[in-house]
Amino acid sequence: MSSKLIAPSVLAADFANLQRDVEMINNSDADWFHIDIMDGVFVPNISFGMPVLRDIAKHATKTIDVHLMIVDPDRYIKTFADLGSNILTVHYEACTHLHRTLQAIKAEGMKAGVAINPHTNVSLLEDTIKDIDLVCIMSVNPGFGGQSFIENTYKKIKQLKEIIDRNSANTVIEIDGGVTNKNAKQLVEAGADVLVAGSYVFKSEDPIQTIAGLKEMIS
Ligand SMILES: O=C(CO)[C@@H](O)[C@H](O)COP(=O)(O)O
Ligand SMILES: [Co+2]
Repeated sequence: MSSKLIAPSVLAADFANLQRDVEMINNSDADWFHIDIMDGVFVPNISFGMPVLRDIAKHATKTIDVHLMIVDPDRYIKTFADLGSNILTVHYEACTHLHRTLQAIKAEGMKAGVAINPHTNVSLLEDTIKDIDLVCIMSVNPGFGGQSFIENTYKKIKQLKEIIDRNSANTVIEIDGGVTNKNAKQLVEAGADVLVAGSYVFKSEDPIQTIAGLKEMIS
């Protein structure tokens, strides 16, 4: 992927002004909407579910990148396709039959992503990498926005890049958690293609400008 992408995480939006924040992303230099779905079981937090995603999708004019932090995600693949997801990312740690899950996601017309927790070694993706459209390397422990970036992520990006190149795969590398202007450039230099940013965007004074700044930094 030549141009690098920014995906604001809607988890950090103001849910009482959700349409305003969705329109902000539509009107910004952001490339994707990143949507965090948490079930309170796979991660110790519950975010939001189908009705909220349905309403976001009604207004969003950009790619919808759904990050499922739920157990047994196979149960909801069709539902998320019907709700308007373009990319559906499941957690490696939540899938017993990852290969089957990836095929099921693609059969519903979506791109298939796999997220890995900070403790999960990227080498575990070697045998499925050609079937994976996107790997989301978690640079925080999933479950909450606003956490500090884990520095070991740079090493994981480089290792994953080697696996992708060795297998001639077309997999995109996404980094999720603690992304700011302090690490964005270095992440892209290490091999990242998509940066998810939640708090850094939404807690800033001017989110449109913050997104533009991030985008410029990585172009
Ligand atoms: O999936 C997650 C957290 O589990 C992320 O997408 C966060 O929502 C990113 O938020 P910040 O770390 O950028 O605040
Ligand atoms: Co996420």
